[in-house]
Amino acid sequence: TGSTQPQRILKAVQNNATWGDAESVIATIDNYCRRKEWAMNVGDDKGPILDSVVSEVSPKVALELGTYCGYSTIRIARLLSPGSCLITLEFNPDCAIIARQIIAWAGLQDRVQLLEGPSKDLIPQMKESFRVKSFDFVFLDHWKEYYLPDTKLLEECGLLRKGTVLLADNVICPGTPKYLEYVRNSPRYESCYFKSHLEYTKVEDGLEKSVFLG
Ligand SMILES: CCCNc1ncnc2c1ncn2[C@@H]1O[C@H](/C=C/CNC(=O)c2cc(-c3ccc(F)cc3)cc(O)c2O)[C@H](C)[C@H]1O
Ligand SMILES: [Mg+2]
Repeated sequence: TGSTQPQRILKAVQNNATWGDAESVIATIDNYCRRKEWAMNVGDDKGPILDSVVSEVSPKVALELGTYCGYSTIRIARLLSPGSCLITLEFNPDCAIIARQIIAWAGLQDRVQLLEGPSKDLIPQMKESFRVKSFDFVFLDHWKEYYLPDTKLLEECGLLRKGTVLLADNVICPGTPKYLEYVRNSPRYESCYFKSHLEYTKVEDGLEKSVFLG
């Protein structure tokens, strides 16, 4: 039986990136996915936009929905100040096991808590089990039809505060029309679109930044 894409990405990292060097892990994954096989990482075109929003927010407590191989997990975690943490949710155990190793290779395991399970089960546990008061930043990059229900769940669980920044990947391609309609028309959000390209391609895609107004 052959290998999986996450396994091949991990191997590329182990063969080419420097242990403990997050930048080299990011560069290795981008080179591999641009030259060898496309993968659904936020990538090196949208990545700098993610970086700039994270740096601007400098979150103490951040959430990522959909870890996959941990590429965006590393992009976010490498920018966090000591004492801050990123909680990332992944329900596929095969992805989780690979992502943990890639996050460790980047030397960022101390700032990242990868929780295995579906967002709809884990989000309601955030306050009691994971002692989260509210999130300063949320990166949405999981199955696209779950962006809206999970955003509403975060609201209902009181996990968003005045000023919480939501950043959503793929709002054009594959597209998240219901989520976009909600954050762009709801009086509780101030939204703006950052035009870019689908990772490793010339196809249009972009990130939607939405500030929760409380
Ligand atoms: C209970 C479910 C919800 N709760 C969940 N709770 C926890 N973890 C969850 C949940 N839902 C999903 N996950 C995990 O997140 C990951 C899934 C990520 C999904 N990402 C895409 O589908 C995409 C597609 C394209 C694309 C563009 C153009 C193309 F032609 C092809 C593909 C580009 C992109 O940048 C993309 O991010 C991971 C595989 C999956 O196990
Ligand atoms: Mg994506």
